Amino acid sequence: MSTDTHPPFEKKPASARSDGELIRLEQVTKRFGDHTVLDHLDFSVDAGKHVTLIGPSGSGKTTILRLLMTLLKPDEGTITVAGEQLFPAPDKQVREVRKKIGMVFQQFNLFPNMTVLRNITEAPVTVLGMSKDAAEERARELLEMVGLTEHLDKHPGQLSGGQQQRVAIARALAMRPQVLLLDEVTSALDPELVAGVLDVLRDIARSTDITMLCVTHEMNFARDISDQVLMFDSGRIIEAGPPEKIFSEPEHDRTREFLSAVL
Ligand SMILES: Nc1ncnc2c1ncn2[C@@H]1O[C@H](COP(=O)(O)OP(=O)(O)OP(=O)(O)O)[C@@H](O)[C@H]1O
Repeated sequence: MSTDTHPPFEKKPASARSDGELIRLEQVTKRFGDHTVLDHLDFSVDAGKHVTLIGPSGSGKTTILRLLMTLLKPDEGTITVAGEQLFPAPDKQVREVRKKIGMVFQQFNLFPNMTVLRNITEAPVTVLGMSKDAAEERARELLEMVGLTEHLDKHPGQLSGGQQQRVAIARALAMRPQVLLLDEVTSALDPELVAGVLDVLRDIARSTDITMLCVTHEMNFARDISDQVLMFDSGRIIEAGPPEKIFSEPEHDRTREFLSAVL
């Protein structure tokens, strides 16, 4: 699972990982009917940083990832990625900005009729116009990174859930996104398969310069990879800080209650 032999990303020393703001949400509000799920939310993420969203079920964490993925539109506010507006913006601009963002979902959503290799090469070839050879070379590097080189000719149904999720991670990275969104990526896995997926993500967090925005209930993982933890409650960030602060000395009663229930 090491990236030492064929690094698919340019590695940077940790001290050089941040070079300015990559994501900005300003006054973002999202409603479903008369339920306000996000309420005039502001936050930003610097390039190369790993930010984890924690908080009770229904507090709006997944909605933020879905807004960034353009699967949903805000009712109010602006979203900017790498200096370009994602919302509001003309469709052509949305398509371009959207290419900077990759997402891994709770359900792996692989194409069942395609091999593992083709699952990873399909979008780079059809969306980015990459040559088949270049896409396959990169897919092989990524499969090595996620520890699945020997499975490239299999179909998803022949793999365990953990292996399928590692293919989904490789597939997201194949598009060379600047931002990787991770939405409870181990929640659908059998407990014995969780560690393998989290190890791959720890490796990616440690060895690449990709920006990560992560919704997880795995608090040890959050503690390990995060530069910053955002605690959500009812569509607002009620507390934010480095993991050692949030997990060891939370200031807010709701954060303390939440952590005592999940830790
Ligand atoms: N498409 C939708 N239509 C209506 N309500 C929705 C929709 N998507 C989300 N919601 C509601 O929005 C609220 C926030 O959902 P969201 O999935 O963002 O929460 P979450 O913090 O990620 O929770 P969890 O940890 O359970 O995934 C919930 O009350 C949810 O029921």
